[in-house]
Amino acid sequence: MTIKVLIGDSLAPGAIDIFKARGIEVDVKVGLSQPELAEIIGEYDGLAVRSACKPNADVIAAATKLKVIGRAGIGVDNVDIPAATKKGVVVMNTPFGNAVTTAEHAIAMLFAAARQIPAASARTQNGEWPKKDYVGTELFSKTLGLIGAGNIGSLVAERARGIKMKVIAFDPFLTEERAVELGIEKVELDALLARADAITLHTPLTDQTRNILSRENLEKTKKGVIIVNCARGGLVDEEALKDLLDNGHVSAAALDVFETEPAKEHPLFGTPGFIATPHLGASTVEAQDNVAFQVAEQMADYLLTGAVTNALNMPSISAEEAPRLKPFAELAEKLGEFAGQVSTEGFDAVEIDYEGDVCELNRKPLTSAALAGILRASMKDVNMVSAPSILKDRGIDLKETTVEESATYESLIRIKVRVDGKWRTVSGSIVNGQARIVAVKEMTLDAKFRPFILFINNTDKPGFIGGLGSVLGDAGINIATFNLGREEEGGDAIAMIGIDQDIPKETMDKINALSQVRYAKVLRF
Ligand SMILES: NC(=O)c1ccc[n+]([C@@H]2O[C@H](COP(=O)([O-])OP(=O)(O)OC[C@H]3O[C@@H](n4cnc5c(N)ncnc54)[C@H](O)[C@@H]3O)[C@@H](O)[C@H]2O)c1
Ligand SMILES: O=C(O)CC[C@@H](O)C(=O)O
Repeated sequence: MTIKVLIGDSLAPGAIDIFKARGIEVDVKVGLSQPELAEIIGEYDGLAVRSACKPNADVIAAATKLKVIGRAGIGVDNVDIPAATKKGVVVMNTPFGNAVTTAEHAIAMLFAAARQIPAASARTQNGEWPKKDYVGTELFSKTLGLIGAGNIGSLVAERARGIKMKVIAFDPFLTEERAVELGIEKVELDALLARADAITLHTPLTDQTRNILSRENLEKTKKGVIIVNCARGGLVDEEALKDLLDNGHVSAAALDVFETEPAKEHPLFGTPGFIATPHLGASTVEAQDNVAFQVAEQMADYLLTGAVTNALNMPSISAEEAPRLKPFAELAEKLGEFAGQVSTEGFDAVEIDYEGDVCELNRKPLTSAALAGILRASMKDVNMVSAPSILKDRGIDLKETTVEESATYESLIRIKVRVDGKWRTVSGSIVNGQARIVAVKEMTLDAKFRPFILFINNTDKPGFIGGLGSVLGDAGINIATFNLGREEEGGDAIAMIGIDQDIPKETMDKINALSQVRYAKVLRF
């Protein structure tokens, strides 16, 4: 049977050779609109993209044969992953192939901004020789503030230290040990805003990072600050940036990414001190070769052998291990997502306990799945392959234990995450073929995973269920499942309420105001 792949963006040509060498037919169609893509996607088993081709829910719904979408790059904002997951389509990325190139672009933008190279070049070539207009800023001994010190942020830190800048970083998931290893100082966001002479951004776009450089935060920066964003549009308030460039508070800004792309017109264009590139962060020959070759190999492996590498929506499991491992990998990942969502302040240690029959299985993919789940709350694009090395790079301790017998369940997985010296613990099992949460802290219960779970830690006092029911009822939120656990009468207690929709902020405020509630959060699975 013929296997066919569509390359929907400009990928390095070597990718075509890799597919063909492995007996896979390839079509290249760049620049298709979503309806055009939806019309032809039914012919293909695989779709390779960069960032311009956007397989949305309509495209994926029309993709009757599609088994894999491969992203030659890091960010997968252009792919509707929930729709792909629902349809059983694996989404893969190449987490490291363009990191060096993007870090180099950020450094280039920093120099370009500090010395206004693009404007000086344009005017010089215009015959003006405007020597007096371009007195720049030396970067030597200045303070660079990184927002996000993961893969690319760390590479920028190394390079900035090479030019003798002092580097400080705000990243809730950066450990002190990793900061020492990188020779940088971990700080809170307000301290970074107050101290940095230049700020570069290196986070994904998530609910926590959207508008992280808001007007209010930009106004807290040092006068004369330089802002560089080569990560994602939406991290910086572009209108506020324009105002602060106009009034001279921000001396220069360089954006590679924009809230709306392609950005063909923009209020910032033409503003003195402003530099723009058209999402060029990953655009070098080396990076494009790396990501194109890697994505082609990964997609071909999956289509021909079923091996899964760098998947964002599926555990990496070999074809032979799949049937037994898969339900436990899914359980571990979901428990990790639970633990990650209740630990978004940052953590410095993870412990995973395996009890019972699960001990006999290959636990590596299970641990990787759990770590991907834990990290996903703060790193949208983490997957089973990158999660363990990310954890290691950050110096977060990982411990696994096994106990051959489980007291109550055939198999049990317990995940513990240490936040500020205290452990947050969740345990799960497979009951009647289904992943279940069976304990939180030491309190037992039996709750299914659902797309939305309202998780509450409360004191076991009368009136809680009535009060909560009224708040949810008044807000028209339907309760699908209700599970309770407690330490002892009148003591620490938990409630897991499966709900049919997300809860708006005003309703969450009312829930948090109930006298018995200590902590309440909607968890998404
Ligand atoms: N311009 C380009 O062409 C280009 C190329 C490659 C990557 N990127 C983008 O660069 C970004 C960084 O990529 P990466 O590979 O370094 O990702 P990464 O996942 O390795 O690092 C992201 C870092 O952000 C941190 N973070 C998460 N939430 C945070 C928060 N609220 N505040 C501060 N830090 C937070 C994480 O802990 C992590 O350390 C991504 O958005 C990626 O899509 C852009
Ligand atoms: O493909 C590109 O050019 C951009 C890639 C970049 O945004 C990424 O997230 O990897």
